[in-house]
Amino acid sequence: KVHYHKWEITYQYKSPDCLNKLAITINGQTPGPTIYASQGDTIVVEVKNSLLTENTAIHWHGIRQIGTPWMDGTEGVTQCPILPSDTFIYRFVVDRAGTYMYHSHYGMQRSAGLNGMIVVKVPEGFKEPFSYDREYSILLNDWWHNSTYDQATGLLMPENQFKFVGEPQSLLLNGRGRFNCSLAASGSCNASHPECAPLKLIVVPGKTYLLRIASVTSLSALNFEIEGHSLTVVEADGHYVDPFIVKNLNIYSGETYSVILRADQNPTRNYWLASNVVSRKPGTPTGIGLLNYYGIPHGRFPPTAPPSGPLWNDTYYRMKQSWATRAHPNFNEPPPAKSNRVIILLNTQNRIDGLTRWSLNNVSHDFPHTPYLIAVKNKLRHVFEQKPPPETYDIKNYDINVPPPNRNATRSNAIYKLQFGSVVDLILQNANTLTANNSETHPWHLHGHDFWVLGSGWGKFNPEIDPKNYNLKDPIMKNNVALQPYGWTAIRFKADNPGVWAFHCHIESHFFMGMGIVFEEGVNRLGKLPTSIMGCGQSKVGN
Ligand SMILES: O=C1O[C@H]([C@@H](O)CO)C(O)=C1O
Repeated sequence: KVHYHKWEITYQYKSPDCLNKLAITINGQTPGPTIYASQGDTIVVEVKNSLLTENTAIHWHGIRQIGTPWMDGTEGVTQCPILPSDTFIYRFVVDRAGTYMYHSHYGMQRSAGLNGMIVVKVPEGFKEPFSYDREYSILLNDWWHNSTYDQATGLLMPENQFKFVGEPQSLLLNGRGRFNCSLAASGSCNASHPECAPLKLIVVPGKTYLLRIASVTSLSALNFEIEGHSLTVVEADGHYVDPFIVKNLNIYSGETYSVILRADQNPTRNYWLASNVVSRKPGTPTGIGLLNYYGIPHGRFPPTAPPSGPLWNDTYYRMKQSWATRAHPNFNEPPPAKSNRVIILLNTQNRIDGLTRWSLNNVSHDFPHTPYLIAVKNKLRHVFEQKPPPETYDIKNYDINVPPPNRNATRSNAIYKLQFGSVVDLILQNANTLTANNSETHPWHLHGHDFWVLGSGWGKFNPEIDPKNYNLKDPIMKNNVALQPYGWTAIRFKADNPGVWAFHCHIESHFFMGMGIVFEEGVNRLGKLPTSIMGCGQSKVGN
């Protein structure tokens, strides 16, 4: 089955948290429309860029694009940007049931509102390993009142004027938040604007619900809780989980989970849905919504205060959830026992020519003006640096617990060439930022593949000892995984999807500041590239 969508991207005045500001919308909406399909279906999205003065590109996050790497929507990697007034047609197959998302992959546009969800149902006749009466989707986000131009400019200021995006003003549930209007300039905020009426999930006592939850945040790691109700985790990033029960769910930017909710509490009142910041010192009020028991007026707020979530800096609490997330026994596809290559990536914050940047093994990533896929396939490799980036860092001598002794890094647009079909381990090693006694959480997202999460731990990864404790039995497969402060995370994947693929921190500002790398694999196996992805840099006709 083919699902056709016609989208027009425009700026509109919106009030997602009651404060009126410009947002990037799809057909006038932010978040954009949810894409529904069944496994094996084809999605066609005709995207018309009506932004007037801004390019765009849309990434289908979690869809592996097997055989269609040019449809991944990653500007600078898989396509040229879609110019204002131009139309680009995305066409791809959703080959695995699950919960996914889409968002802009151009500049910092994701933060401006260009995002939404993708729900892929199991094919006819197939039964999921859990049951429910109906389902709801919940897209979690964070939201700022200044513009992404303002944010990007601040990030590009030299050292003493550097301005970080800072903590968001609001947390949104399905695009709905609640800023305290008494803090806003008069006339700009309307507490009873219909766009900021809290999300309400109506439940019937005794019934069971599947909640598909995705986080498209630009900065925040979140904790999602439904007051008084436990949640059973059953899916993560499109893979079935050996079910486990949580009081609340930690979810990092770029992750999706499905949980089972039973409407089994006192049905004579409503309950809070709560989204709280974790892993950074919160400066944002709890994002709220309502679990509305059928028959209770949906405007009736609970008599209690919304849950405030776990302690923001309780890293162990969050690690325990990661360790509990394992493949469902009936859907377990264990990884190859050995890998062909191990790439260790030290995550540091650095300075380059006075600018604040993030680096992997002391290299901060830049993108060439000609997308890599076109450069590699069409013999234009000269547009990027050919000396490969480093495979590791000085494990023996580098102290991850203090700011980088040599804070200067280099910039490069070099990429890693992977042997087609090989098995690759990536070890993410966290470290102290430029600020003493500070290390941050980074959610890492791989395009074009799912990876096995082999393990994670505290302190410095030891290549002799830690691999002995990898979970090779039932690791979950994901496309997004958290690297905790001062910790390490090990993942394994098969380089079996011809194309060029980004692997990056899913924090919008960190990616903007160079926190990513790029892989090429099997590009010679691809047929002719579609000309629709071309038209910039060296890929212009006539070049
Ligand atoms: O990239 C970042 O910069 C700031 C801080 O490290 C420097 O101001 C911060 O919290 C980030 O995540």
